[in-house]
Parts: sequence; C-alpha cells; structure tokens
Amino acid sequence: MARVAARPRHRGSGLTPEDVAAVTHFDIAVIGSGSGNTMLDKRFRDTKTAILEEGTFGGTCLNVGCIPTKMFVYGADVARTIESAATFGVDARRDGVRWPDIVSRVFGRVDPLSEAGEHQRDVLHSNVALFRGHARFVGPRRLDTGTGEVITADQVVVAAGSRPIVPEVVRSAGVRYYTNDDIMRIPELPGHLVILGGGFVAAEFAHVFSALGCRVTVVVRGEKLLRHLDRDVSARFTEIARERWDVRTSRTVAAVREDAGGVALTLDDGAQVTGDALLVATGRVPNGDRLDAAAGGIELAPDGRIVVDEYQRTTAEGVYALGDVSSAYQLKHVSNHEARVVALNLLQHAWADPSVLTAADHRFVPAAVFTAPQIASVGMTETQARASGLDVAVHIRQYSDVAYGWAMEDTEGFCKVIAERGTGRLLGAHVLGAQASTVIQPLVQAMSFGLDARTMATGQYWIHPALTEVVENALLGLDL
Ligand SMILES: Cc1cc2nc3c(=O)[nH]c(=O)nc-3n(C[C@H](O)[C@H](O)[C@H](O)COP(=O)(O)OP(=O)(O)OC[C@H]3O[C@@H](n4cnc5c(N)ncnc54)[C@H](O)[C@@H]3O)c2cc1C
Ligand SMILES: NC(=O)c1ccc[n+]([C@@H]2O[C@H](COP(=O)([O-])OP(=O)(O)OC[C@H]3O[C@@H](n4cnc5c(N)ncnc54)[C@H](O)[C@@H]3O)[C@@H](O)[C@H]2O)c1
Repeated sequence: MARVAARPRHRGSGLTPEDVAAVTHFDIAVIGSGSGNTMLDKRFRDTKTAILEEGTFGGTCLNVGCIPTKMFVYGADVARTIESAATFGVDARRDGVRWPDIVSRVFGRVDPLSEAGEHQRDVLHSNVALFRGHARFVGPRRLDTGTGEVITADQVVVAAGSRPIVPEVVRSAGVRYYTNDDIMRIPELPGHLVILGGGFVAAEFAHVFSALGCRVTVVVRGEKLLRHLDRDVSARFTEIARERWDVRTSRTVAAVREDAGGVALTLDDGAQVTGDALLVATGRVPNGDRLDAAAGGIELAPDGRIVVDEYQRTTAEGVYALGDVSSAYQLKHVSNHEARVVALNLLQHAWADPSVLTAADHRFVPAAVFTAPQIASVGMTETQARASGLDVAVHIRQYSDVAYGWAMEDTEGFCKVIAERGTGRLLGAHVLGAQASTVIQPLVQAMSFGLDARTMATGQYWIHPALTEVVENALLGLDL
C-alpha cells in the first residue's frame, strides 16, 4: 500500500502536487468525520484513506450533539438539585448562573478534542489525506472533494450525518433563530426562550435553559411531547413539563417576526408567543440529498435516507453507508455500532459474499432523553405490542414503591415493562425518572440475550436498596 504523507503535503491534505495532477486513488474514502472517522482504528493504519469533511471535524455528537448537550444537562441537573435541597434539610441557594463560564467549560473541553482529532488525521497519520470541502459523487466511487480535486476509491463509506430541519415559516421570515448548531454558544442567556418542536432536542434544551433560570415556552404540533415514546411516558412527561414550562400542544406556527430584539410567533389559533430567542428543534433530515448520490449509483429512500441492506451496503457496489445518513435511528450508539459493522466488512473485501460479511443488529435499540426527569426506552411501546397481535402483559412500578425512590421522595418516576404472556419474552421497557438511562440497561441486556422476564427477575440478586429494584418489582408484577 502506498503511504500518502511521507511526502510534502498539498493544501492541508496528505497529497503531494504530483498526486493532485492526476485523479488520486485511495483504498478507502470516507465522507464525514463523525462516526466515519472513529471507525478508522488501527486496523486501517496501512490503508490509504481519504476523509472528506465540510464542517467541524468530529461531527455532530462531539461538536453540537451528545457531548456538549450532556455537559449542559449536567450543569442544569446541579442547578435543579440546589432547588430541591431544602426537602432534605439542606438549605442551599443559587446565587447566580455564569453563562459564559458554563459555555467555556463545555467548549473549552470539546473544541480541543475536535482540533486534536483533526490534527491526528491531517498531520500525524501519514496514510490519511483530509479534504476539507463539500464532497459529492461524480461517478461510481468517484468523488469531487469540494477542494478542486477529484478522487476515486476502491471502497467508499458515506457517513455524512443529518442536519436540522427548519420549517419554511421560520426560514422565510428572515428572523434570527437558533438550532442545536449554535444555541449552546448564544452570547447570553435569553430571559425567555421559545422552542419550536417537542422531541428529544426540545426536551433536553428546555430542561437546560429552564434550570439555568430562563422562562421556556414549547410549541409543538402534536398533542404530547415526545409523542413517539410509550403513551404513559409521553403523557406523564407532558404533565411534568406543563408544570415547569409554558407548553402549547397541538399548535403550528402561522407567522414569525422580529419583536423588540426578540421574536414573536403567531400560532394557528391566533395566540401570540413572544420571546428573546427562538430555538428550532423540529427534527433532522439525512444529508444524502446533498451528495449527488445518483451519480454514484446510490439510491435514496423517499424519506431521504440512503438505502442500505443489513450489511450496511448501499445500492452502489463498494459503497457502504452508516449513521444518520442511512439509519432509521438517529442515535450515536447506533452509528457507532454500524461503524463497527462497516469496518469489519471493509476489511473483508468481499462485497458480493454475504457469508463473510457482518450484519448490523437493530433488534433492541435503546434511547434516552436527558431531560428532567430522564427518560429511557427499548423495544416496543405498549401500543405497538398490542398492535402486534401478541398476548401482552404490562406492569408499571413507581419509583416511590422501592426503597431508594422512597428515600428520594420521588413522585414522578416509574418503570414500565411489557412482555409476552406465556413465554415471558420481554417486548419493551420504558423508564421515566432519575438515572433512567442507567436503570434501563439490565432490560436492554436481557432483551438482547433472550432472557425472559421471570428468569431475569428471580435468577439473580438485585442490590438492595438500589434504584434497580424498580425493574425487579416491575418484572415480578407482570401477569405472565
Ligand atoms: C442536540 C443533539 C443531541 C444529541 N444527543 C444524543 C445523545 O445524547 N445520544 C445519542 O445517542 N445521540 C444523540 N444525538 C444524535 C447523534 O449526535 C447522531 O446520531 C450522531 O452524531 C450521528 O453520527 P454520524 O456519524 O452519522 O453523523 P455526524 O456526526 O453528523 O457526521 C457527519 C459529518 O459529515 C459531514 N458532511 C456531511 N455532508 C458532507 C459532504 N457532502 N461533504 C463533506 N462532509 C460532509 C458533516 O459536516 C459531519 O461532520 C444528538 C443529536 C443532536 C442534534
Ligand atoms: N438523547 C438523545 O439520544 C438525543 C438527543 C437529541 C437528539 N437526538 C436525535 O436527534 C433527532 C432529532 O431530534 P429532534 O428533537 O430535532 O427531532 P424529533 O424527531 O425527536 O422531534 C421533532 C419534534 O418536532 C415536532 N415538529 C416537527 N415539525 C414541527 C413544526 N413545523 N411545528 C411544530 N412542531 C414540529 C414534532 O412533532 C416532534 O415533536 C432525534 O430524533 C434523536 O434521534 C437524540
């Protein structure tokens, strides 16, 4: 394999001027430096690789997604802890919130990681050439790198992610609005933040900004927040949210305009909502539509996702896709999993031979919303389980039913488990409450390894008095 960068570099890539004169051929070209970059571990150190990235190195999770949001969420949780401290006989007061320091803490840690990742690929890894531009296909496994250079590769990985959807009514209004891309660097805390959307991003940022002292209004077109989750979860969460935020459900936005340095929304019922800043959190669209995918022989589904099979193969020979650009799940642990699958398949060099390829496992994909309280889920909702025609048993246990939840004086949390009657096969689990993202993990494990509800409940010790007793009790309560 030819090493790329033991020679003088060209325009910040690992290419020499001679490489550039001709179309340079790579073993592997990867579009996107998020999960596509982390996929390239030491097994690829002798592989002549191109990474094509138009934005900030490291992608969504590191720069504008999971990592910074959870750092803000942690600070928000600390602020909320102070608010409830008196219940436990601890008098504490929040004297203030230093927004610039909060932002610096987060990005003072995140930005260097992005820079270090880029430096590693661009300078230290001699087998890698980094092209900083907008990539698009100009033929089968032939890419315009957006830097004036065209490259070809034996194998291509499309890991181009997704971007926020901004409804036309907002886009065409010409008002200043924020998305997850920039709200975390807003210069000062808005007195009143208006959030459009009621999904994951809205729920997490509503928690962050309200805990830090902002008034929050959430405008959502559905009847409930987080309406794709189990109905008991979304109903309980919507009730809790209404106590903390001004929540306008079943509403769309008719008009948006500037208002006294902020924004004014006219809702479809004529109501006016004004605020100092507007955050748009109305979903994300895969970036496959910006790749000239057809030129590369790559088919897109009607919803914009790149079509892949269970081996993450696209419709173009030698081209794999992973993560938000192709996945039904816009979650980092899913893109990480798919990246591991693609890595294995790239190393096989056996496109046409599924017998040696690895398939992705999307059977039991968990998700967590890091709001207050946390929410986590895996498997079917109760509605889905009942619609499946299976004989279904459902049981809900409150956090306050177990010792730790009782000690916490919790009034909100619960664990809901859904199983098939007779076999005890676990079909779904939904947790709302403190540390839900951790509490649910034993259920993810049980489902993944085929452990039935009864065996899971009775075949192991459950630490007393840990919060996980709520899972044990929910399982024991199932009428199987
Ligand atoms: C606010 C927020 C919070 C989130 N929190 C969580 C969480 O807590 N847990 C969780 O599991 N998931 C979370 N997610 C989802 C998670 O961030 C994504 O599922 C994951 O990062 C997707 O990874 P990816 O590699 O597919 O895409 P990305 O990381 O987005 O990488 C794609 C890269 O491709 C580049 N690119 C795109 N098109 C081109 C092109 N034509 N040419 C060159 N480069 C291109 C982009 O600039 C980008 O850097 C969150 C998302 C958001 C928005
Ligand atoms: N903790 C996590 O894992 C995490 C956190 C944030 C984001 N994410 C991922 O990113 C994805 C995108 O998040 P998101 O919250 O932007 O999308 P989402 O799909 O979770 O929610 C979109 C929300 O916007 C509403 N909506 C859509 N159009 C609207 C309109 N015109 N007016 C009013 N409401 C409208 C929808 O009804 C829905 O409530 C998530 O689905 C998730 O996969 C994950």
